[in-house]
Amino acid sequence: MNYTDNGRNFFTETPHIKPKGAEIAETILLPGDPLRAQFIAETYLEDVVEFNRVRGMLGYTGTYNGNRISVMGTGMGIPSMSLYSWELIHVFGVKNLIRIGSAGAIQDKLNLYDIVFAIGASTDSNYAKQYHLPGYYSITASFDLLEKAKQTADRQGQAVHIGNVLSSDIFYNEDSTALNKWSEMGILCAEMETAGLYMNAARAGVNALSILTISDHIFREEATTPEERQTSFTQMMEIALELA
Ligand SMILES: O=P(O)(O)O[C@H]1O[C@H](CO)[C@@H](O)[C@H]1O
Ligand SMILES: O=c1cc[nH]c(=O)[nH]1
Repeated sequence: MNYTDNGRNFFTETPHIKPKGAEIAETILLPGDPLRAQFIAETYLEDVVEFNRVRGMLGYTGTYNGNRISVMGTGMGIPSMSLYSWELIHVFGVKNLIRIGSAGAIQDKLNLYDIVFAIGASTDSNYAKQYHLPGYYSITASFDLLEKAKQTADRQGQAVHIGNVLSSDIFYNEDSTALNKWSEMGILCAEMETAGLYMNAARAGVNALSILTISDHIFREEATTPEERQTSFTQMMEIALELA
């Protein structure tokens, strides 16, 4: 590909991001749902510009507490997250990538709306195969972002769980025992993107963290609505916005 690495030229376009000169900040929040990105831009940011609407994957840049920050949808699953995060890092020079997602709890101690910081991401994905590593790679968050997020949550009086999550390629799994097995290994919750984001960030030497809100409890069959997932996970958003 013919991109200038980390050029921060916002007139460059990729197959999926076309900023047309609009800035993309070095810190970006990444919800799966582009309408959650729009909600954050409209609710929290000042001086907002839209930098992407290719495929409806809405992206915005604005100011929060005086700091420049962007927010953009990633779509669902590691293929979608990994192509957007790769372009943001390698083409547009983004340095801090913070996923703000929903996740299904697989531990009894978790309840709807609880917040999870993913210190690590286990996965059933083959994404790591491209690196031809002579062993197993441990997929982890950036400690700097994790520490800053924990300090922010403490300051806001917001309790959080910090632990290992599952980034799965499968939402509707034929194997009904799979999540029980991950639960027995102490995995807190299941979602579909964090492992891809963390590997892309590690390979490029930039920072990534996933902050998740429990949208449903997989074993207790409790769930929030699609509208709640779009607009009501504000505690998670308010922690993430402080990381700019
Ligand atoms: O709410 P988002 O960020 O999309 O995250 C979760 O929701 C989607 C599945 O409903 C998957 O993308 C999963 O990771
Ligand atoms: O991937 C996901 C996300 C939310 N809830 C789930 O059960 N799975």
